[in-house]
Amino acid sequence: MEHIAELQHVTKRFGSKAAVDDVSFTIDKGSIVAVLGPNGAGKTTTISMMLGLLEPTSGSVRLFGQTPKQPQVKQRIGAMLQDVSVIDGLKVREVLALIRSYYPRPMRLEELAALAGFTEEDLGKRAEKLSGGQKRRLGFALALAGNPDLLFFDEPTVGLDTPARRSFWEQVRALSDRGKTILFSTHYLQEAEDAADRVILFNRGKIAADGTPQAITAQLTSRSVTFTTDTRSLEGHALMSADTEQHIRERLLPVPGVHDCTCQEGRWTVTADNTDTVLAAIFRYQLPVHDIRTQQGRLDDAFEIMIHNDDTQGAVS
Ligand SMILES: Nc1ncnc2c1ncn2[C@@H]1O[C@H](COP(=O)(O)OP(=O)(O)OP(=O)(O)O)[C@@H](O)[C@H]1O
Repeated sequence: MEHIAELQHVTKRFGSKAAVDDVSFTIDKGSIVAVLGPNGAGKTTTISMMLGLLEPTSGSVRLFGQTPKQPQVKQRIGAMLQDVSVIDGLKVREVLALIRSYYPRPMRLEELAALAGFTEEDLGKRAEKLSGGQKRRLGFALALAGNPDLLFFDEPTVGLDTPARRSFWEQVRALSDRGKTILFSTHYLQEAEDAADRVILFNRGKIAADGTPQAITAQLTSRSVTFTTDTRSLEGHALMSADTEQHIRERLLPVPGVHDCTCQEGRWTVTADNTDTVLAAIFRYQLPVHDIRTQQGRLDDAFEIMIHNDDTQGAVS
């Protein structure tokens, strides 16, 4: 697999503070990578070093095997950063034509317009008159203007409504299918889970987790088994006696890997490392349960757990 980007032991200090602290990773061609992490985790600093806007204090950043500052590298990169600034007085078509003219092999104007969802009418509008959402689409088109191989999107869907967001991710997926590599930062964890092949979680300048959204979730969260219990007998008597509750707890809590066993509004939740062992125990002891479901934690939960663990360990060390 071809490596589009390679960071080796990259550290960036501002004064005595390491904003990025000995970070190494590679990015494969055609992948969609989400960079996640709380405020101040080091995401923007890392992306800025990859874009050649900041120099690492130590370590090396290579894009397409070269330093990001090389003109041949810059021509192969497109970026959509937070604020899309437009040149006052120019029409959308003119802004696109201008930026295309900087590149040796730009994307065709019609293709750009289609990818950004601009109609003929939109192309004739003055760029500063566009709505916030349209400006972001212009930013998207500008990032693509040079027909880049590697794209950076910094929180790309902030301020977009749900249909615009969905269509943005469809375009990103189509770009990845064409072999383009995409790196984006987001605070929407659900979005990373839905859109990315890989998630790199930053915390305190370090990579706290790296893998598919599913792998990270599985690695960091417990799974759970939930079920209800008979509350009425055939004659209509209340069945869910304190004895039954105690019986369930006594049977399930000692099962290896079980963390917790709680009941809320008639539904029990048993959290455990492995849901199969819980199911086996339910059947082995023939517990009087119904409507059994297994659930796995979401990336949001994994993220919270990771940050919490890291901070706790940081406080101890
Ligand atoms: N130019 C700078 N001078 C001094 N400190 C900086 C500078 N840029 C970033 N920092 C510090 O480096 C750390 C990492 O910041 P960075 O912007 O990379 O975080 P981030 O993960 O992008 O956060 P956010 O989600 O808020 O954008 C923070 O503590 C920040 O205050």
